Amino acid sequence: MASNLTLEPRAVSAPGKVLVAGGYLVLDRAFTGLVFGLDARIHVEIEPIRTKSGVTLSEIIVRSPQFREAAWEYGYRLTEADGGIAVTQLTVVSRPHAIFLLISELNPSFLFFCRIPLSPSLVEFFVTSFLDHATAPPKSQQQHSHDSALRKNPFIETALTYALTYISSLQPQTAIAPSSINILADQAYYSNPGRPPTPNSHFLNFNVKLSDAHKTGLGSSAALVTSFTAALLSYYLPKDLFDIESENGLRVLHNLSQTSHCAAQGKVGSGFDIASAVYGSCLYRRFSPSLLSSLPSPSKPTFVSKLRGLIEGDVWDTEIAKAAIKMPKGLRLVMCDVDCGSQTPGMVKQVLKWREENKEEAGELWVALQKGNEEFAAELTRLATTTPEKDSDKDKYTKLRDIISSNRTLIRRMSLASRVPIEPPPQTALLDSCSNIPGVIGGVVPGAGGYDAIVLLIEDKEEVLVGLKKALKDWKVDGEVEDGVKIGKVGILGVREDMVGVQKEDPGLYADWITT
Ligand SMILES: Nc1ncnc2c1ncn2[C@@H]1O[C@H](COP(=O)(O)OP(=O)(O)O)[C@@H](O)[C@H]1O
Ligand SMILES: C[C@@](O)(CCOP(=O)(O)OP(=O)(O)O)CC(=O)O
Repeated sequence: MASNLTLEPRAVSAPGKVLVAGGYLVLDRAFTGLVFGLDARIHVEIEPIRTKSGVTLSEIIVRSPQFREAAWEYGYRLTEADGGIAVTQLTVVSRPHAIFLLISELNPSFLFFCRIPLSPSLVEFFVTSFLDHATAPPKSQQQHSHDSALRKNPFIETALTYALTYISSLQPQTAIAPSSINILADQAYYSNPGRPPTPNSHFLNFNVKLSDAHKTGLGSSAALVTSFTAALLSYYLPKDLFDIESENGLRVLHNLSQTSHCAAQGKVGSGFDIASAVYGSCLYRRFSPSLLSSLPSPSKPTFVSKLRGLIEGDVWDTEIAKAAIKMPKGLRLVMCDVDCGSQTPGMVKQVLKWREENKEEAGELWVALQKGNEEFAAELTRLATTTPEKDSDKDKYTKLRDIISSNRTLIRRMSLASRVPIEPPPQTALLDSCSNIPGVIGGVVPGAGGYDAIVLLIEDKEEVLVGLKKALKDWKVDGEVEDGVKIGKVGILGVREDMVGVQKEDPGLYADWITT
């Protein structure tokens, strides 16, 4: 079998997201969501594996060097019956364990030799116990699940399985060479304080485990799955089979990333986050969830042909309108992170249940909100594409303010009727107060809403940002208790909208972070 020995390092980045309009509605194909990509990106660099000994296994090593203990090693092999590439996590601790696990995966009789009866759960149990024993913390700290014992990263493992399967289906005669992958995320994805390892480093060392990182909700897993998948495809495939700068390349990347992201999440969301990671800011209509229902699991017979058909065929019915969304010159988005004591789980489930049980009321509300969201997108586009009348003393943003305000009224109706804190009273107070600051056009609770974030549309002027920071500095730090949730500090994230989706990067950018 040939091997692709002359592989060159590659790097790709993809943006985070904010769903400014269409939360809940976008779950239904009859409606759309207005999503802005952000200038906070997740970068993935891939290169041939560097070994001291020159001996390489069929191994892919993934590292997230900004975090502690964030390295995952995977073995891979071709399965039978059109099942694609199976990926197995090899190690969390050290090479002897990796080799143990690799041998047991490739040759199960090794475990028999160890006099352990073979069943998948026993193999799993044995490996977990083995690793637990080797890394055992004091008994008092042992409350981790199986996942944390193996330190699994389902998004990486799943994206790797789907991408390698797709790659090997395009190049069945070429063995997949081992590689080393590094992930680097922009600061705004996490609110943990970080330090640059060198004065000029763009990325920060957060010095915590990934599981202890405080996410700011910008869609890290979608940006990661997209840039990770794109990096693998660009690295292993020649340009005539995958070109990230072509329309078809983006379509394949979008469909593959949506599929593996849904599999890793274990649910089918609307996928607006993957769409914006690939295409950047857009008006998004989701794919039919039924598309994914006939896909077998990885390694199962016909997985490869069904995956290829799904990714490349014309069944995928997502609609992405990039031209329908623009940010007028002179305006920008600001994201605020709200520190809060708790989050209400199951908001989506509860809203959809209410919609199902109250078809008439919900139907009217959904239609009204869709209309409001379309007006919002149209007004942004109008402002972005028409020259304002000269000497007009009329506030050119009056219409935008009114649209945002009436859309918020509808969101509050949804919130009250479904009894889900989409725009709960503390967020109403915060949004109202911010909207009165000079230069602030208005704001909403992004995505599913809740207590933890707001997004504001403001005039892109330094003095507006200064006024906003001043007002937020003392925002009810002592908090108001609502539904058992205590609102704490409100911080401004260092991000703004960006129209650009996934893009190639220079692999040399990450030299400081790459270890052998
Ligand atoms: N920098 C990173 N390196 C490796 N994995 C990451 C990184 N950032 C996020 N992830 C993966 O994404 C998961 C977070 O995804 P999720 O809970 O869906 O949050 P989000 O809303 O940010 O997408 C993490 O548990 C981890 O598996
Ligand atoms: C309710 C939704 O329509 C929007 C949720 O948007 P968020 O931005 O709140 O999502 P997370 O990144 O998963 O926290 C669900 C969906 O579209 O999948």
